[in-house]
Amino acid sequence: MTPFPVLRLHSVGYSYPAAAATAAQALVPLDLEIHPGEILALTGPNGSGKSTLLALLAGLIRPTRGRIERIGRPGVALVAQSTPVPDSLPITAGEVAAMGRWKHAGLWRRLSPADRLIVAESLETVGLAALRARPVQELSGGQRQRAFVAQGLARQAPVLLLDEPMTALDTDSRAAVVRALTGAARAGTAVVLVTHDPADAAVADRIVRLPTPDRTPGLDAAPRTA
Ligand SMILES: Nc1ncnc2c1ncn2[C@@H]1O[C@H](COP(=O)(O)OP(=O)(O)OP(=O)(O)O)[C@@H](O)[C@H]1O
Repeated sequence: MTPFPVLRLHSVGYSYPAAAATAAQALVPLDLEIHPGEILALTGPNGSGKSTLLALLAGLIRPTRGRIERIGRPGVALVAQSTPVPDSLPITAGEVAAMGRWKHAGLWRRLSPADRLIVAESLETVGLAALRARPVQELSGGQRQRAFVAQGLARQAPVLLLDEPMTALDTDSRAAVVRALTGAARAGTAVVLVTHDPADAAVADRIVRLPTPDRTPGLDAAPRTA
């Protein structure tokens, strides 16, 4: 773990607008540093704010309390818990993974040979190379999940966030994803994964457990340091 974090959270808390009237906190203020090359597991009971924290780290929502310091303005890839794909969208596993390179591919999203290689490697890493031409609608839940992990890997972002990436995976698929995450961390990526499974958390270098937020109206908890 390098001494220099890529993300630093200063008393970051969040309340959803819908909960503003009750002052319920989705995420109790948290101090946290996230370092390149580490795998950090976020655990905690249902409703403790794990997905909310990932959304904050991804920049999808802004803290309602505290601030997130983005050292070097790192790119962030988010693999959500379940990514809906409309049945009307005829998209293959390979195309799902290729979306991870769109940012690099210009207006017409034409991938360079180097981008295509990265996509192929990402699919290979999660054990989906043989299914790359299969429509997503024809994939099992676990195969679909791995296609989105491949997309996240293909982004090659300095920060990779994953919401329960191993849930519903069989032993071999889980091992493939663990290898992929370990490899990404070894290459210097800061990997943050949400999990309920102690076995999945055990692959992490560090575990941060979020407590159930105190939902007492008006209560403003003191920051915790993780
Ligand atoms: N869009 C939303 N609007 C209002 N409240 C929300 C919204 N999304 C989540 N919450 C609330 O915020 C709190 C934290 O939710 P979050 O999904 O981050 O928890 P979690 O730890 O990821 O839960 P789980 O383990 O069940 O996936 C919960 O009390 C939830 O009800």
